[in-house]
Amino acid sequence: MPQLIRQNLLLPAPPTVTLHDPRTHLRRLPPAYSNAQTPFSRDKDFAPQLRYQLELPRKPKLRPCKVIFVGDCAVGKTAIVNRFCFDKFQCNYKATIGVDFELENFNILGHNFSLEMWDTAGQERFKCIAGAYYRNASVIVATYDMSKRETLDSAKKWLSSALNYNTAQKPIIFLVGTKSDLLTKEEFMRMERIAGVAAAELGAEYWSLSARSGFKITEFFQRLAALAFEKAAQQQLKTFKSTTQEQTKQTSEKSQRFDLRSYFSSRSGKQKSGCAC
Ligand SMILES: Nc1nc2c(ncn2[C@@H]2O[C@H](COP(=O)(O)OP(=O)(O)OP(=O)(O)O)[C@@H](O)[C@H]2O)c(=O)[nH]1
Repeated sequence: MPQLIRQNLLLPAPPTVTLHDPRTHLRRLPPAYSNAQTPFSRDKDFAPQLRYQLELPRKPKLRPCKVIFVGDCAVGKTAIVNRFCFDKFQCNYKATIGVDFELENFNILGHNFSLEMWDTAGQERFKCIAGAYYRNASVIVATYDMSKRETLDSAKKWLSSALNYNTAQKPIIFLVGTKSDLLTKEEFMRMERIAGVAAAELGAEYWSLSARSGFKITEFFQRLAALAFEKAAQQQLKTFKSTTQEQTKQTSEKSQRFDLRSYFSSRSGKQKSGCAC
């Protein structure tokens, strides 16, 4: 009996199983809402070259990516962020004061990547405060309410104002229609057509969502995170490449300088030895 127990103790420990959250663990590039309504990648996956470079030992360390949500008041900006981050939906409207902030961590192709989500207030009186949070945005989500046509025109204005604070780098732009659950099928299709044209003019990728029903919420945030990750990783790898090229250039210059010095010193040595003769 004691031997049996000892034998049992010698059994190897069962393998530990780590459960990944499928919402935030991405191994492939998620598709666009519609291939006809995106200026970004229509591929079914990340570029093979990017995948290969991300496997190399020198891993890029990616900074959190800033995402800003802009649009009229009560269009549903807070609702889409809350649906994704906490899987909750509130029917009663509570206006955002200034700006709200959420951090969501992803793991994409085995790399940790965070989205800083800045949910700005749509009320006019907070516009001056929210503007201060627009700077250095990598992604801008211009939001409109699909049941209120006029909010689409406002979304274009909000986007243009946000872009004025981000002239140095070109952010990834999304045009997002919310509250799709409030429309009939015909209204929904009509609104999508109108908004699709607007998105093409703005250079934005288009999405229709519903925070109430959860329609396309996860797919949208996964696509957003993946495109932001792809852009950030490509930029980092480009910086690596130019740093490596610069280092190689410096090393070869140094070795050239060294060669010249050794050449002259060997010559002067010869001369000296010549004098001695
Ligand atoms: N039916 C429906 N109602 C929604 C949806 N999303 C948001 N709402 C409602 O719309 C109202 C406004 O939503 P918010 O998310 O607070 O709007 P917001 O754009 O953040 O508003 P501000 O903070 O003022 O900028 C709330 O009463 C929500 O319950 C949706 O998908 N469907």
